[in-house]
Amino acid sequence: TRIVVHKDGPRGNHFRRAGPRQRVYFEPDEVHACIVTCGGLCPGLNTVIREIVCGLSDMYGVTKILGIQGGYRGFYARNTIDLTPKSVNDIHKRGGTILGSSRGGHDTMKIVDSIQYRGINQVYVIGGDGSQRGAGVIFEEVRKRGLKVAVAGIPKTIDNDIPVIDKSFGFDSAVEEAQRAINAAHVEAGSADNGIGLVKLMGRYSGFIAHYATLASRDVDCCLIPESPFYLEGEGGLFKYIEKRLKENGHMVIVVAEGAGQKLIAENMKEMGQDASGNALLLDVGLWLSQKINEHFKKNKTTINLKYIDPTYMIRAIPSNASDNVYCTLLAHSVVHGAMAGYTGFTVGQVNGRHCYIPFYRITEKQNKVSITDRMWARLLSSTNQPSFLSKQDVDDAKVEDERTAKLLDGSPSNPKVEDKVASSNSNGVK
Ligand SMILES: Nc1ncnc2c1ncn2[C@@H]1O[C@H](COP(=O)(O)OP(=O)(O)O)[C@@H](O)[C@H]1O
Ligand SMILES: O=P(O)(O)OC[C@H]1O[C@](O)(COP(=O)(O)O)[C@@H](O)[C@@H]1O
Repeated sequence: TRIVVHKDGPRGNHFRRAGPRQRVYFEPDEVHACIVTCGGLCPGLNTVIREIVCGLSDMYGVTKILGIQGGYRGFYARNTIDLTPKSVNDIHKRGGTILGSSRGGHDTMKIVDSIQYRGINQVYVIGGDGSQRGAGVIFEEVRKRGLKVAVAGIPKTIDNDIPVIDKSFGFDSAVEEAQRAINAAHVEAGSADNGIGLVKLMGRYSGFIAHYATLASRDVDCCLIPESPFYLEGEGGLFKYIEKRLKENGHMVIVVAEGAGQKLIAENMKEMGQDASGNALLLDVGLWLSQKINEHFKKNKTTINLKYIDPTYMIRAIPSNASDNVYCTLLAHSVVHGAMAGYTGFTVGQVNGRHCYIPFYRITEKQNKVSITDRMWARLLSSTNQPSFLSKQDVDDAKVEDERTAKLLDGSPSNPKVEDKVASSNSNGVK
């Protein structure tokens, strides 16, 4: 593969096989870095900002570090702030991002104009797949203009939907915080006759948070995720399963990822459109499911007590936990070492336990999804005892998709030539 591995430290850096080939070397005193956070929030953003600033400053003596406010549009529409180890000292204890974030507003020309105008020569982008695509476009424009500017990414996704890397920072914190909502749902459901606790968790296209929060909790009777279609009526459907659990246990807990059942809901309601970045706006599966379950039991003249909990933004807004703080620190130091070693056009990430530099396009060509033919999902099914809701056709389709994904991630890159072209464009100190 074209993934590259490095050892910590500027001198110890070594790259195996073909890595990002463009080199942009800097002396520490000529570095003028900037940091931007884009897309949705995620626990750990402030820790990454803090550790990039401290890494640049403490390890390399860099003094000029700017914070770009309010996401990509901040490059051309907002003022910048100076970041120093002192000013970021305590920020990892807070959720969100001290820089602010936004969706949309990626105007490549204006952004690169601003980079040029401000004399910035290292750009650190903390963001999800959309942001990494945006960073890739900035990298291309910088290259076209022959600027001596390094562009590097740190992948952020609470949904854990970025492929190639082992997991994203903030994911563990989100799963941990989700336990509080699940516990509350369990207590409420257990204290009522025919109590049903329904918890909605984040996960637009990938249900990892719901999956791992369910496995961790053991109080969940049913977990619904976008990757596994489900149905309500008839044998093997959700209603029959709820009836069975209430009969056996008197109460139950359901966890639903926000992207689950979207096709099913869309059959009943009109679609919602897109956000400023072009991401599909979702129909609220939690409210819809609550209504459907209530209607079903009313029709059957059975009294139930359904409590719906939506902790999604509360989870996303927490600071990262201890293990995510360590992970954020490693990622931040890794990206700083990469840029200071002269690399550009890459994202950092842990792959099979090793810290790697990954070309932008490698992590944006596919989304990481829960594999419903994998052992982890089987473990969940056996821990909840829920029906799989899957037909043989669904399983076959999922297997084909898994194979396609494996081939895509292990095979040759679909955009292999960008860096080869880059490698031969030596101008303005770009080697
Ligand atoms: N294909 C793209 N090209 C350039 N910029 C993009 C692209 N996709 C998204 N972006 C920009 O990246 C930023 C974050 O994207 P978004 O999808 O909202 O969040 P995330 O990075 O978390 O996936 C936005 O400012 C958006 O305009
Ligand atoms: O309401 P917002 O800010 O648009 O964010 C909602 C979305 O953000 C997420 O938390 C993460 O999405 P991104 O990776 O695109 O930032 C999704 O789970 C969720 O659907």
